[in-house]
Amino acid sequence: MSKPQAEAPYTHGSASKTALLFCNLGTPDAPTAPALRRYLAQFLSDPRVVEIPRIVWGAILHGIILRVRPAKSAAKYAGIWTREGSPLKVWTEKQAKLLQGQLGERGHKISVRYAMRYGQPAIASTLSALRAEGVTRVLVLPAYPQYSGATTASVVDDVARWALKTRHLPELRFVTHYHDEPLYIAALADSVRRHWAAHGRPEKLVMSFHGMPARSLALGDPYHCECLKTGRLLAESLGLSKTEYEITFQSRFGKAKWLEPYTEPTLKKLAADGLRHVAVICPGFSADCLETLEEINLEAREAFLHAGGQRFDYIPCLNDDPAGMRALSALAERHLQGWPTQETTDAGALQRQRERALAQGAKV
Ligand SMILES: C=CC1=C(C)c2cc3[nH]c(cc4nc(cc5[nH]c(cc1n2)c(C)c5CCC(=O)O)C(CCC(=O)O)=C4C)c(C)c3C=C
Ligand SMILES: [Fe+2]
Ligand SMILES: [Fe+2]
Repeated sequence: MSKPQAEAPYTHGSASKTALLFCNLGTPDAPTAPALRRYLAQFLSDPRVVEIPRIVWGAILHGIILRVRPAKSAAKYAGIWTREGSPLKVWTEKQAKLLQGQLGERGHKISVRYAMRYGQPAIASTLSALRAEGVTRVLVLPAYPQYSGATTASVVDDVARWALKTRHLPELRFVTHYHDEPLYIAALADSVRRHWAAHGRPEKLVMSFHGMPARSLALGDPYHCECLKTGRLLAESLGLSKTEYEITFQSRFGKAKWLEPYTEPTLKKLAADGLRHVAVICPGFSADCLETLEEINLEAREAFLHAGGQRFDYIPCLNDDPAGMRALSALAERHLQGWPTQETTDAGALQRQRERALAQGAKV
C-alpha cells in the first residue's frame, strides 16, 4: 500500500450489506477511432489477454495495432451500434436490473450492480461506491459461462488490484464458471427449439465460441474443455447426433494458431460440401455484441452464402431471455448461501422491529 489515505467510512443507512457485481468485458464509449483506441489500448495491454513478453508486445501494440485497428474496428461497431449505445453495454445493464428484480422477488436483500473489465463503469470505482454505501459482502459474477485466463481470471485480477489499495475490505466471493449448469444448458436448448419452431430445423447447428490462442490449452487453461462440454451438453439436450452439430471457434486475433476448427472456414467448407441450411448459436456469449452481431450475423453469414449456402439462421444470445436470467439468478443464489441476504434471516431487522414495538408500548 502506498501513502496511507483515509477511506470514506462505511455508512449505516438503508443500503443492503450484500452486493452482486455482474462483470462483463466492456466495450468502447462510442463507435469512433479515438474511443476504440482508448478501449483497445486498455484491453490489449492486459497480460492475461496477450501473453507475450511486454517489451515485444508494447512495440507491436503501440507501433502497429493501435495505429491501424481502431478505425477498422470503429467502422464495424458503427454497423451494430444502437440508439441506446453498444449492444454489450445495453444488455449487461438490462441483465443487472433483471437480476436485481429476480433476487429481490425471492426475498434477497442485495444490491446488484454491473461493471466492465475494460472501459466504464470500471470494476474498481463500482466496488469503491458499494463499499462507501456500506456493503460488506460482494459476490462477483463474471458474465462468462466458460472460464478462461483472458476473461474470468482477468476480472479477478482487477478486483484484486482494487483490494490491494483498500484498507477495509468486504468479504469477497467469485463465481468462476457455469459452463455445465443445467439451467443454463436448458435455457440455451429452449432458445434453439423456439428458433427451430419459428424458422425451421437446419441441416446442422454450428455452436461458435470465442477463440483463444491454441497454446492456452497446453498451458492449462480449461477454456477449450469447458466449451466442448457446453457444446456436448447442448447437443445432448437437443437430441442431436454427432453429424448434426459442429463446435467451432471464432474471432481469431493475430497470426498465431488459435483453437480450431475456426468458425468461418468451417461454414465455407460446409457450404462447399453441399450443405444448404445452417443455424449458428454463440453459447459462450451471455449477450449479443460485436463478435456475434457483426462477425457472425453479418460476416460469417455472407461467407456461408457466398460459398453456396442457401439459408443462414443466427440464433441470438440469451440476452434478457427469462430462462437465461433465471439460470444466472439461481447460480448467484447458490453462491450467496451462508450469507444473510434473506429478509427472513435478518436477525437485526427482527430485533429492531421488536424494539420499535416495545417502544410503542407493545406487551410481550
Ligand atoms: C467470451 C469470451 C471471450 C474470450 C475468451 C475472449 C478472448 C480474447 N479476445 C481478444 C481480442 C478481442 N476481443 C474483442 C471483442 C470481444 N471479445 C469478447 C469476449 C471474449 N474474448 C467480447 C464479448 C467482445 C465484444 C465486445 C463488444 O464491445 O461488443 C476485441 C475488440 C473488437 C475488435 O477490435 O476486434 C478484441 C481485439 C483476444 C486477444 C482474446 C484472447 C486471448
Ligand atoms: Fe475477445
Ligand atoms: Fe472480432
